[in-house]
Amino acid sequence: MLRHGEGAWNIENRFCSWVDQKLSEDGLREAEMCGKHLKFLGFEFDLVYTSILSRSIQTAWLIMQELGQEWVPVRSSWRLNERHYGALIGLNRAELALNHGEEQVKIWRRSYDNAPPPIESLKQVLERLLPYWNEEIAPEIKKGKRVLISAHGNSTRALLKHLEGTVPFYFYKFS
Ligand SMILES: O=C(O)[C@@H](COP(=O)(O)O)OP(=O)(O)O
Repeated sequence: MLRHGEGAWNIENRFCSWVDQKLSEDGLREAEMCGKHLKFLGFEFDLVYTSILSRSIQTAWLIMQELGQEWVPVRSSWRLNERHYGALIGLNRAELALNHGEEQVKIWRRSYDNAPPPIESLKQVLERLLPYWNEEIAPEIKKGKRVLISAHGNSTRALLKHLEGTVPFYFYKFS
């Protein structure tokens, strides 16, 4: 499971969320480097899952190209999309912190079930992601399929919370 490479709005420190941004030059390189690294480690996949956002799909393609496994089926679902940041989409995080304080912005970005309406909380991300995990991805893993999930900071964070069974201590601390 991985997060996509850097997108254009990541460089500008703006909330990207469901806006379809392509990978930046650095993002393309990051995805290629990730593919090279996985190849070096001997990874092989049977199935690839992505969100329906370009940055996650492009990342998966570049990785599979580096691995020389372009034939592997890619399945895309909106349920793996980034958290919907609602009214915050497009805003600059540093400017938001000047108006609302660093701590408040951090709480909005990293708490599990706390988000100003109408923004999706991490808990809600997990609720809309879980049906896809339970009905589509987990059964394939149980059948022995080797699965790559190329998604987003918060959709992978939500899934990690589900797999760990609790909100890990590093959730709030790290980006
Ligand atoms: O929507 C975005 O800008 C970031 C997450 O934002 P933060 O929760 O890190 O503020 O998503 P990603 O770049 O992983 O797709």
